[in-house]
Amino acid sequence: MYIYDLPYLEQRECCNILDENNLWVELATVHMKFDEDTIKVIKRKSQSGKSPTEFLFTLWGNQNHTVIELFMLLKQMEKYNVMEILKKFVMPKYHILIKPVACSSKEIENVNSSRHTAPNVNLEQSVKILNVSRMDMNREVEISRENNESSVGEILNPKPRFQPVHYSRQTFSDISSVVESAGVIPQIPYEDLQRSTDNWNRFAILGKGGFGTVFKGTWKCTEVAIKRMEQKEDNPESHNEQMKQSITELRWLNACRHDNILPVYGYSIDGPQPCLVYQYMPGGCLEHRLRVRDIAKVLTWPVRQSIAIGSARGLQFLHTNTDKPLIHGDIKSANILLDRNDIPRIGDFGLAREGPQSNYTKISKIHGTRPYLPDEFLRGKKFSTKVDTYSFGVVLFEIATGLASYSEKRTNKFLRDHIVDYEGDIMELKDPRAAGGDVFCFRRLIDIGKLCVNRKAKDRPEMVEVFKALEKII
Ligand SMILES: Nc1ncnc2c1ncn2[C@@H]1O[C@H](COP(=O)(O)OP(=O)(O)OP(=O)(O)O)[C@@H](O)[C@H]1O
Repeated sequence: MYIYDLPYLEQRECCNILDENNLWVELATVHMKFDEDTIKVIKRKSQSGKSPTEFLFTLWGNQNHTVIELFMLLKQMEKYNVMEILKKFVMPKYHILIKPVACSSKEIENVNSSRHTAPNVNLEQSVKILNVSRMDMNREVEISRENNESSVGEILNPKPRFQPVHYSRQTFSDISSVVESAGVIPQIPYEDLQRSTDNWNRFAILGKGGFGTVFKGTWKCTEVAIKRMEQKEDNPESHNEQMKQSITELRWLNACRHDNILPVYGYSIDGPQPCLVYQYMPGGCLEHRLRVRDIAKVLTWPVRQSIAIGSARGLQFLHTNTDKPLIHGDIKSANILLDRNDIPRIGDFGLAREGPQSNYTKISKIHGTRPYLPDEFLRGKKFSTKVDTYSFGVVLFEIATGLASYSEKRTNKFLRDHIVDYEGDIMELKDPRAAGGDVFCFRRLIDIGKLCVNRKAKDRPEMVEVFKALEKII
């Protein structure tokens, strides 16, 4: 559960405690590592009577941090009363951390000594969780040829998040392929982007992905979203992969212009970090929109339907626009962005590649996001338009139910299995918060989704058929 998903009442209670005696300052500086300038801004904001902790939570939450991470930080601060409030949002195995007084040193010893045998909580585990981002939980599968089978399990395990390190200018200046791939897309001076984001101001952060941070900026009197790539660790392989994907993204975004595809405005390679500049999407990503807390912002059924149709339109365009279909390879709700009218735009083309007209092509490396990937791709490395169809089916399930594509809390952790194997009345899974629709829309989204996630690729429809079926709902 993300920080921004915390229910209002519980968040309020935590804020009240942490506001007192400025406890939030220790949390922000020592544990969340915010700098002095940020603390000053928070203090200034709170002068108008607002809770500084609430503001801190918003900032930190925007970086996709989770409740369990906060829980661990509070443990370090020994703020057990706040942990009590958050207890119901973290897995029971972590509850033991709240009771240091009742828990004797012997008990703690026992917990730690049982780490090899019991899947219970231990402090080492807890620390690891602190370093895990949502993206690592839920994305970036990379399985090498050698360890294909065993890695399928591995990819569910979170990878640590690393501190960003700056690139050297040299690394990028000699990547002529960037310029080549960009085609007519203009190169933008890094300094312009720095200015447009008020020197990469924390408050301009829109979100974080596997490869970097996305900032909101104003460039040439136009609102833009700037993805600033941050190198993970001193890891040349990850760096190369990052560059490869950026070049791929530029190449395809340059080639594909469509109402349902995210427009790219430019790129920058003359600064310490390369950047991609996109049209700003005020509606944010579909994944977040499906989980908003503010009931006024919950997507209605007609809007959900039009998002499903628009995304299918964009995807079938990619598959049919040229002789060889362009397969996106990473379709998921996080990669569908919404404009101010909630029109969906498919983004993140870093894993896109051309595929065969029919049948499949064998690839050497698997990338993508596990809950959205079919078996023939994960195990057999078979890449085809039907991989996108499968991923899109999972997105339809998310739209219909508002549930996450992957959740530890469900018996069937993957949403695909949760829906397909559901034994009760499927209507129980209808997102109860969505208004303005009838049962028919929910059922059709589920039925079409089920066709898309068929185990056998050949039994899945092409995206153009999916689009037509969705249009018929209206
Ligand atoms: N054009 C945009 N307009 C508005 N917000 C955006 C835009 N592009 C990205 N964002 C925000 O930034 C967040 C991070 O985007 P990014 O593409 O880096 O990561 P992701 O797709 O969520 O994850 P990953 O790239 O690791 O798969 C998104 O979730 C979204 O909230």
